[in-house]
This record gives sequence, C-alpha cells and structure tokens, in this order.
Amino acid sequence: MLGERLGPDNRIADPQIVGSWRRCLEQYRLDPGHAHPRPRLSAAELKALREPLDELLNQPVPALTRLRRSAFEAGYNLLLTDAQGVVVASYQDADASPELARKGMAPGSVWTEALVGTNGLGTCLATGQPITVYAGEHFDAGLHPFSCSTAPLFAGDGSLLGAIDISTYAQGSKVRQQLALGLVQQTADELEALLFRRHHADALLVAVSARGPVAEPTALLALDEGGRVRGLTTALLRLLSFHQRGSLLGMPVSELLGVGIEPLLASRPESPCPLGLCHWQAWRLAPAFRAIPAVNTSREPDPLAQAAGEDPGLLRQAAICRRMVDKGISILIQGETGTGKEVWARALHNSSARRDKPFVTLNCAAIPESLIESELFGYGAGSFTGALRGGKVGKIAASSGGTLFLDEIGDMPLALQTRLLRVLAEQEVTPVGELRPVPVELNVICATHRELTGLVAEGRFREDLYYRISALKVALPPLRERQDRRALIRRLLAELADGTVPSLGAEVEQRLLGYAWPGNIRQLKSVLQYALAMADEETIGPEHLPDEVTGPGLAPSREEEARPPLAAVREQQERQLLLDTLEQHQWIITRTAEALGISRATLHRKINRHGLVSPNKGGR
Ligand SMILES: Nc1ncnc2c1ncn2[C@@H]1O[C@H](COP(=O)(O)OP(=O)(O)OP(=O)(O)O)[C@@H](O)[C@H]1O
Repeated sequence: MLGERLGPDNRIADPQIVGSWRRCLEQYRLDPGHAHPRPRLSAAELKALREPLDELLNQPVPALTRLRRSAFEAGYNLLLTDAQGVVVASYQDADASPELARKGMAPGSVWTEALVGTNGLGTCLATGQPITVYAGEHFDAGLHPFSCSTAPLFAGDGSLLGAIDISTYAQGSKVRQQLALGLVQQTADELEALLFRRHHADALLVAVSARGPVAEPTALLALDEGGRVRGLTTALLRLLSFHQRGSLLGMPVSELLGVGIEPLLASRPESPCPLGLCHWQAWRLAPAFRAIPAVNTSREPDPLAQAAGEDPGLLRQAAICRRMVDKGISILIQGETGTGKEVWARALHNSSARRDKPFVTLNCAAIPESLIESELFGYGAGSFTGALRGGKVGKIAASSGGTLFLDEIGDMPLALQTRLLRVLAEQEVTPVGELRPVPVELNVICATHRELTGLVAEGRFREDLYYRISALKVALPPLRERQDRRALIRRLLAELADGTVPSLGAEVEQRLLGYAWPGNIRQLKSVLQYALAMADEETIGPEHLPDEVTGPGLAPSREEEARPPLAAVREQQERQLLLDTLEQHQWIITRTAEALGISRATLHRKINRHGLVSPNKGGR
C-alpha cells in the first residue's frame, strides 16, 4: 500500500510521513480504506487532563493570544492537546466550515496516530517533532481535504506536555502550509520559554541567540550555582543541533558553550560573550549571551492597546494617554453607558507608574447622595448613628498613591464637589466627624456619560472642578460607531467561549454589526453569553440570539425618539418595576428573577438593556 502511494509523482516523499505510514500499516495494523473512529472523552474526563496545561489555559498568555488572533484572521482552527493526543482546547475560526469541528476538532476528541493514522497531532506526538501533514498524506481518506501543522509543546522540565496545531482546508501547496508550521513552532517555543522561566525561577538563566539579543528569547539555559546545566529549552537544543537533553544535564556550562559561569555572570546583560564568540564562529554562529533575571519577565499586553482594540480613533487616543499618564494631567473619560469607561480607567492606571498601588472606584450615581460623603472622605469613630464603631477609611485615603476612579462624576452633589476640589488642591482629607486632616496623594480619573459643560451652564457642576478634572478628555465612541466592531465581536466571542469557539452565521454577524447597541459593549457581552449558552452546535444562528437583537422589540437607539409613545411608556414601566423588585430583593438576581417570574438570563438581559446599575455594582 505504501508502495502504491509513493507512485511516480512521489505524492508521499516526506520521510517523516513515510515513517508514520509504515507505523500505521506495520505496527498499528490500520487500513487506509476504512474511516477511523475518533473517540471523544466526557467533560469530566477532560477536566483532569487539562490540569497540566492549566498554567496556559487559565490565564491570558500573550504568545497563545497572538497565535489565536493570527489563526482566526487567516481562517485556521487552533487546537491544543495533552501529551496523549486528547484535544483540551479548540479555538475555531468563525468563517471556517463547521465540517472541521465535525471531523473531531473539538475538546475531548482523541487524535493518536495509533487510532487515526498519520495526522498532524498524532504523528507530532509520536515523534516529538514538528510536522505538516498535507491533504493525501493523511492516512485516513476522510482527512484528505485538510492540512495541518503541529508543533510539540514541552513543559519547563523538558517533558512532553502536548501539541499545538493549526488546521485548515488544504489549498495551494504544501510549502504554503509549511509557513504556518513556522508560526506554530514559534508559539510552542515561546510557551515553553515561559514555563521554563517559571520552573527554573531560582536558577541563573542564560539566553543564547545566533542573531544577537532578541526581544523574546526562547533558546534558554538554566544553570545551578556551580555553573552546571540544570535544564535547557527545545529551541536551544535545536540551535546546538542536539536531539536529546538528557546527556547535557549536569554538564559544566564551559563544556557546552565554551564559556564559564564567572564570565557569564560578569557579562553585562545583552553584551556578547568574548569567549563564546570564538567558539561559536567555528560553528558558523555569531552568538550573544545575556544573563537574564530569573523571574517571569514576559511582557503583558499593553492595557491601553487592549482597550482600544483596532479602532483607529481609539488607538490615537491611547497613544496620547500613554504620553500623559505619568505627567500629573487629569483625565476625564466620556462615553455612553457600557462603552468601557471603567476598562479604560483601569488601563490608564495599569499603564502608569502607580500600577502596583490601589485602584479604587466610586460610582457617584450608584449610591445615595447622603452616603457619598462618608464613602469618599471616610469618618471617625462614632461620628454618626449607624456608623461603624471603629470609623471607616474613605475611598480617597484608600486610593492614596494609586488611582481613585470617580465614575458618573456628573452626579456628585455640589457641596461635595467643593470638598473634592479642596482635597485635590491641598492633598489632604478630613474624615467626617474628625478635625485633623490626613495627608493623601490623590490622583483621580473621572468618567461621565453626561455633557458636563451643559451641567456647568445650568449651575449644577462647578466650573473650576470641571477644568481641574478634565485637562485631557477621552471620548469613547458608542459601539455602533466603532470601526473595529467585527474584530471586537470575534475577540469577545473567543474570550467568552469555554473551549470551542463556535462560528457566527453570516446572518447573525450582519445583525450584530447592524444593531444599534444601546447598552454598548456590556450589552454585546451579555448577548454573546446568551447566544453561547443557547447554541449547542458549532454555528450560532439567528435563533440563538435574544429577542432584543432579532425581534422588533427594541428599536435601535438612534430611532429611539421615533418610537411610538405606548412602547416608550411600557419601557419606562418595565424599568421601574425592575428597579423596585431588585431593590426589594437587595439585587439578588435569583430571588428577583423568581419574584418577576422570569429566568435569570432574561433578568440579566433586561438589567443590561435598561442600563440599571446595582448600588454595589455587583448585581449588574
Ligand atoms: N475594550 C474592551 N474589550 C473588552 N471588553 C470590554 C471593553 N470595554 C468594555 N468592556 C466590557 O464591557 C462592560 C462594560 O465596561 P465598563 O464597565 O468599563 O463600561 P462603562 O462605560 O464604565 O459603563 P457604565 O457607564 O455603565 O459604568 C464590561 O463587562 C467590560 O469588561
């Protein structure tokens, strides 16, 4: 059979593939004429298998996020398996055919070579080598329409952890697909480097590069105090042309790299090692060593860039904010409800030199006027009835040195505006009922959905405070005006999906792009959550969307004024009923939903649609 496939046109010439076909025929005794069942594990079984990969799956990892994004944009599906070839996470392209998912590219499906025959995942894991399996190179004829590129993923201690794979329809040539293999290999190297740094957190780490210093070094060496090799990454093994790490462990670094630990320690970060240079030139490499701190230095994504997404206007504002953030310039964020004002404020804080200090929020619209004062300024022991016996630290003092985010500043009562202005000028706060002021280092970021200049003109907002808090104004556009809506929808869908990311049907995407989103990103998130919960299939169809998006129920906000008065009255009544019932049940969603006779999901949707805000923000 193998002889037939090799044929005159050399269809299977790649020695890795030939080796795999031999194993399939001779060792596993598979028959290429038969479809091979791909078993699927239950969710409970899968949970245990995911554990070794939790470090990569339970938190955003920049290298994986980048690959997910590139794969999405290029129409590939991305799979992550454990070392046994069981898919533990799958991220599917919104446009790719659901056929890919039907072929077993979903969490729980098993892809070992012994079961499925030659395939990217199984063969990569069988050999521990990266591989592209293209079209007819698959052993199972059912997989011939596809092409996949897979790289093995190694843990910090060098053991095989699993594999990363990107797959798509086979088109063009195998050479094109091999470009994708480079991308997958790079990601696997970066993930391994991350795990390696964590695993060897107490060792001296040395980055080796053939091209001089690189931004994200992946060829890493861990040394013990005596300068012996404790571990090395697969990227370094490749660079040194070694296949096995076992024989190198314990070896003095001078033997491996031709440079002892003292010169390495003495070499300034990023300076080339003079001894190594001679040695490496003999290998036709121009190395650069740098001792790097043995801590996790992987750069987190830029928080402002994350918040701006791909909208050109927001990216411009992010660039301006970055320049201002540590210059003591006050920033006012304006935008409709749910446009991400708090997200932006947090991004500002996280981009600032104060990022390790507290970020404290106060929503001036969400708490009764009478409480804002004590919340903000705190109070001394026994200062009024109902006060805590020991007094309470106010939000201003709690945020000292960090950032105080004052949301809905337009709702701050006039008397408190005066006091706030004084604290900003004098940098000291006097708690309610106390005489002595306490010094604070107050930095505020304010936000509002109102037009503050209008409030100033009406005498409801102090003009001097307005200028004091708004040296730089950031205007967040409503979702319907963001130019990166499509990308944002896809990103949120991928973030909210637990594992497999279903695709959006063309009609659904059009509806989401055309909808007016009165509740902006907050509403979009709850609509996507709803759709994900409703859709069991690989594709989200119009039937999985809530009525507010599909039905005539709620007209787009731009047409709001044109809505018939009866509908507007009904909306108002519903809003009031919701508010009353929520308050009656202390914003406990389960109880409120029960009292209203609706599901929790519907209640959440209605809360979002009406833009209702719980006093403690938790009930949103
Ligand atoms: N750029 C973004 N990317 C992803 N999610 C976002 C982004 N901006 C906002 N969100 C999400 O949208 C929701 C609303 O965001 P946020 O609370 O920051 O809005 P807001 O404008 O402060 O709302 P409000 O005026 O009602 O307080 C949150 O769930 C947040 O996580």
